[in-house]
Amino acid sequence: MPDEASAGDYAAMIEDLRGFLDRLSSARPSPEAVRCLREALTGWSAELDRSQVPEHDRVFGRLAGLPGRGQTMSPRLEIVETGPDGSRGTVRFGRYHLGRNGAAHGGSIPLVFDEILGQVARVNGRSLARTAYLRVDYRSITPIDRDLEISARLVSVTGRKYVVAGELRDGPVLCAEAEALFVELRPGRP
Ligand SMILES: CCCCCCCC/C=C\CCCCCCCC(=O)SCCNC(=O)CCNC(=O)[C@H](O)C(C)(C)COP(=O)(O)OP(=O)(O)OC[C@H]1O[C@@H](n2cnc3c(N)ncnc32)[C@H](O)[C@@H]1OP(=O)(O)O
Repeated sequence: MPDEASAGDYAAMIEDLRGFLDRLSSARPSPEAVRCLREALTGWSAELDRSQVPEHDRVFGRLAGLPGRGQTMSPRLEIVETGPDGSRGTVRFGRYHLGRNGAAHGGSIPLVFDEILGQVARVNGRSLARTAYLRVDYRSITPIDRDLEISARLVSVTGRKYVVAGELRDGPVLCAEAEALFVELRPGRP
């Protein structure tokens, strides 16, 4: 893990990256801008090739406590309250997550549910649990570019099985709800 100071820089860089992806996805850059961007990306890929590490040493997605735990794969999730019975927070789908006609892409919604429901299983579990199933019901379109409320609650624990349910709301509007089963890994299982 990086030290505190560089973790702050890393977190800010991840926020910049989110902003960049939002701008990129809603831009029509000029051919010249595309060429320049490509050149910059190629340069940075070569630089990053020099600091590749094994999974265990990665920073991306491992900064617990940061919004989205320092990754850009799923929409930005900020947990406000967490406990053994559940958790709640806010999530913001950016322009990068646009599906069509102002609605978030249907695949980006399970990503964020897996995150928040998985954290509830993790808080309750004795060891790592994996998602066995994740069911999402889309009740209403999920708007991008504003903070939405998201919550998760522990439904049941049966042996190694944790059932967790969740809701995504835009004020009074229920956008989507989910149910997932997380199964604690047997000892020695990767
Ligand atoms: C240093 C790090 C710091 C990090 C800091 C950051 C903080 C991080 C915090 C938070 C992270 C966010 C959280 C994210 C979470 C994401 C998690 C994922 O997305 S995991 C990837 C996707 N999932 C897979 O790849 C699983 C693939 N499947 C499997 O591996 C197995 O199938 C597994 C483990 C799910 C079950 O396998 P078995 O062999 O252990 O168990 P069996 O015997 O098959 O099942 C156990 C029971 O579960 C039921 N079961 C299993 N699968 C089921 C299903 N699909 N539907 C219904 N029941 C099922 C079975 O019927 C059985 O039930 P009966 O005990 O008989 O009552």
